[in-house]
Amino acid sequence: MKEDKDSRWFELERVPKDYIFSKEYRPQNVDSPACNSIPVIDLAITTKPVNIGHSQPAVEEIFKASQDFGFFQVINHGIPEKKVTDAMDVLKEFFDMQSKETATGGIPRKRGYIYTSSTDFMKDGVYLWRENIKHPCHPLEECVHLWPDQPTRYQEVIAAYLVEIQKLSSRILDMICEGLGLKQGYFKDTSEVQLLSSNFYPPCPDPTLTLGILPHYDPSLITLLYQGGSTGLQVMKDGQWVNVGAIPNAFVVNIGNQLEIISNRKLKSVKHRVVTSANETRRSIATFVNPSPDCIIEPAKILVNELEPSVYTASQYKDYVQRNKAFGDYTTAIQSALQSES
Ligand SMILES: O=C(O)CCC(=O)C(=O)O
Ligand SMILES: [Fe+2]
Repeated sequence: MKEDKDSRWFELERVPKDYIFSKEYRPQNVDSPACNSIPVIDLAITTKPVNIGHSQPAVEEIFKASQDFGFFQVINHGIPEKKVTDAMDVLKEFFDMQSKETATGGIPRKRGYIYTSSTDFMKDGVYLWRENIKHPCHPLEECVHLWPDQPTRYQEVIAAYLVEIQKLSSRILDMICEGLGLKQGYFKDTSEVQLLSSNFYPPCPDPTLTLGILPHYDPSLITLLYQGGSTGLQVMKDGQWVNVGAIPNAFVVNIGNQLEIISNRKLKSVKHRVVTSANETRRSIATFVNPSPDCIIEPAKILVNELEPSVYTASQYKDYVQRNKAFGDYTTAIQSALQSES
């Protein structure tokens, strides 16, 4: 272990025992190759005209990927690379500025964000190998000034990134809508609120002992994730953990629990986790596209019939989040931050 008192929590030669998971949680296949079958969908082709009555090929690809995997990646998505690299840079600066002393463990009253260091997360007494920042993003103009003001470009750069994410998520949701046979705009109310969650996973001396994020399902409608060409994200497929490929400038999209409910389980919300790496730093920006807290989530009427009865009961989104402790120990803090912004 380094003696330097300024060194950060992860600058260690060995994994401290507080970060070592029991055998049942430890990842088995951290070095296995990426799974080539997680679909990569080219959104550029959707600009070509298609015959009336025929879906764009991407609509069918997205629908099938959402049924089979609950996960896919999109390329040629139209988001300018500079907006994304600026966001990644500003978040890198933000995490570089944090130190042990600034770990908060809660949302301070006057701040519209929550920063958590590795020791703020615990599962059965074990810490995760990551730092995280979360904040509400809706309505953008009302919450932007509550985000970190250091680095000074943070608010401007992240707001510009989120404007692009909102456009991309509505485009993808329009395609999912068409795939499900729902009327256009069906997801307008259920996709109103965005929650940004950015992660920093430093290199770990022994990735076979630790986890970046525990296996979980997203409580969102959909999630758009930028992973900056790094590895570490794993998805459960047919009982096995498979690695999501690192494709520079792609976005990973996954179906969240709310879309699984609305689609009456035609589309799947799939379990995923993040493993650590011995030499690579992973940084990611997840944007959860969520219903507003009062929105009622239930299977779409036209997807329910005698042969396919409703598999879920209706529930307000805020009740769902509380009941399922959707953000773990921070559920209440995040709920109240989202409530006060909406
Ligand atoms: O960092 C990642 O890639 C995973 C993030 C994630 O799964 C989440 O925030 O829900
Ligand atoms: Fe997730």
